[in-house]
Amino acid sequence: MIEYKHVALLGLGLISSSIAHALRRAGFDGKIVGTARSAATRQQAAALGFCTRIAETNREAVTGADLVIICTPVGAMGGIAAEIAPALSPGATVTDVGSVKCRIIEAVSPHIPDGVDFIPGHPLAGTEHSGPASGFAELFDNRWCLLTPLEGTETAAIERLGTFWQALGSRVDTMDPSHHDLVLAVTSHVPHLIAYTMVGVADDLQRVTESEVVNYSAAGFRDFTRIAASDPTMWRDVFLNNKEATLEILGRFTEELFALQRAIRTGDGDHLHDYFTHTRAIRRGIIDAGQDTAAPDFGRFVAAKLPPKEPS
Ligand SMILES: NC(=O)c1ccc[n+]([C@@H]2O[C@H](COP(=O)([O-])OP(=O)(O)OC[C@H]3O[C@@H](n4cnc5c(N)ncnc54)[C@H](O)[C@@H]3O)[C@@H](O)[C@H]2O)c1
Ligand SMILES: O=C(O)C(=O)C[C@]1(C(=O)O)C=C[C@@H](O)C=C1
Repeated sequence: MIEYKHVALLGLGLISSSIAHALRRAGFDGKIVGTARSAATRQQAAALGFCTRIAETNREAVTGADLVIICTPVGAMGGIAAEIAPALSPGATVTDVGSVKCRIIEAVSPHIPDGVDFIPGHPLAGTEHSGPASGFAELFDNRWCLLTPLEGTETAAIERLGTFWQALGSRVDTMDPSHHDLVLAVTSHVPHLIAYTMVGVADDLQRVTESEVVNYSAAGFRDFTRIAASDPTMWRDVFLNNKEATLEILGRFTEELFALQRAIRTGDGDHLHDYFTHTRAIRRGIIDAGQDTAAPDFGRFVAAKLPPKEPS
């Protein structure tokens, strides 16, 4: 059962509008107060009708709220925390949905007043679309929501937030923030960077050869173009704020790529065959373990393989 009565959604886009739709679907009868920076977005959200009320400012939206969810790009979150701090109600929970965790904790937690809990969160669910019209109630169904609570946070507050995400359809787990950032670098951030790069390469090639690279693209490349259509502000902020983990995984990726490049150049078919046999076994292992093909389960697989990172 959802224990909150007044939910503030800061930033009206894909994730916040999906939260609002999923709340309605769950039968939530409390207040949902949303806000966004631009008057145009606030008007668009008001017309879509998923909020009880649209506030003019972040501070106005959090006044009286017992749950505040920061749903903006990662780079804006510290400034928003500073802005809302004086208006937060004692006993309220502040959370976020950002795709990275350590930098958000550094930026937000210094502003959170005593008597308010800050419990960082990340629903592992999304699409390449953005804005208030892109949300839908089913987005979080059967997807993981990872909470990365700070030391000393009361268990009851963490459980309350976990129950909230379960009511939206999610499976909930907790994780150390720096481990989260490393796992997500493998399962989401570097794959996005690769997709962005591959689409850029194909575009370049098409311009050079005037061939029909994009028109005749096969399914794999089409998936890359879907991912590469994701919001540029969101992804700029992800890479700037998960720099260390992204560079570490990118380094490992490059080493493997060079080894495969060398095998192709030298005609080392055994290396290629062994490598592809190994990766196929990984995929089959995930399916045999009874986990479906959704990204969050792959995330669990990667999380189990990576050593926990020391908090920085
Ligand atoms: N899109 C995904 O696939 C996905 C999945 C999981 C988590 N996330 C995370 O969720 C967050 C939101 O992503 P989204 O996809 O909903 O983005 P979105 O672009 O659809 O929505 C973000 C909204 O925040 C608003 N905004 C920006 N700065 C603001 C500010 N200072 N004050 C108030 N509003 C502001 C924007 O105008 C926009 O309306 C990001 O931190 C992202 O990392 C995204
Ligand atoms: O499905 C997609 O389009 C996504 O990119 C969603 C996705 C992901 O990489 O899985 C993207 C970023 C998030 O922080 C969580 C989920």
